[in-house]
Amino acid sequence: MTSPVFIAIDTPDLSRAQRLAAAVRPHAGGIKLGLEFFVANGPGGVRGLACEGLPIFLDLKLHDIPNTVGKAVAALAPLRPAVLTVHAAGGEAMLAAARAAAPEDTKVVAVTVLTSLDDGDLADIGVCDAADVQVRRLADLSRRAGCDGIVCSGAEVAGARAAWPDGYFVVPGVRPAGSDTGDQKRVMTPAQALAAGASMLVVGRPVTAAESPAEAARAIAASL
Ligand SMILES: O=C(O)c1cc(=O)[nH]c(=O)n1[C@@H]1O[C@H](COP(=O)(O)O)[C@@H](O)[C@H]1O
Repeated sequence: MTSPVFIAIDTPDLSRAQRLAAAVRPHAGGIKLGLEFFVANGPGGVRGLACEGLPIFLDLKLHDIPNTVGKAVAALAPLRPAVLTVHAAGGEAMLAAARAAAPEDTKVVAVTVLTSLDDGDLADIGVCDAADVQVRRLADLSRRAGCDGIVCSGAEVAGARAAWPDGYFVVPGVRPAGSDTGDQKRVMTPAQALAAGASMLVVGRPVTAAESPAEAARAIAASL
């Protein structure tokens, strides 16, 4: 079975990214490249990692007016990422524009409530519902817009999947028991998140900051 674990290769350094990808390759289903990597290395950097042979999740969390997001997705299409992120808060028309511009075999998934936010942080930005209610609201919106799935924490995935059984659920904020949570506030262990219904687990620092990233990735795969 293909591993559901994607390793977030969050570094601006292309050589380090290539070394990390090669180290985790036997134990991962794919790699995730996000803003830190993309701002430093651009599409050429993504192509440089594609040669590792792992599926690529391009996590750029696009969030702008529909025309701009649609054109940005069209510009990214030649990279043919397996998965691409947009922000659900951009609204239904923006989400639909992203889906329409993406290659058919690229999953477009919408970030609902960042795993670094708790209910107090949501209140600060004017969202007075709890995270699970907001995730459900944005999951419904993303589904209506034609997205393939959402990004949410492990705490919301069971509820979201119950309402969207064939959705694709990406779960970051994943921490092996006892590891440092850092800036993540809604966390679960890999096994818990998978049991709750995640399609993909995203793990970054617990692997990339480990003394042996290969061993850390192997241990996570073995825990599932
Ligand atoms: O879209 C994401 O991947 C994402 C959404 C979210 O709500 N929370 C979140 O942490 N992420 C990403 O998942 C990765 C988590 O990294 P670690 O906290 O180091 O495991 C980072 O690359 C984040 O950008």
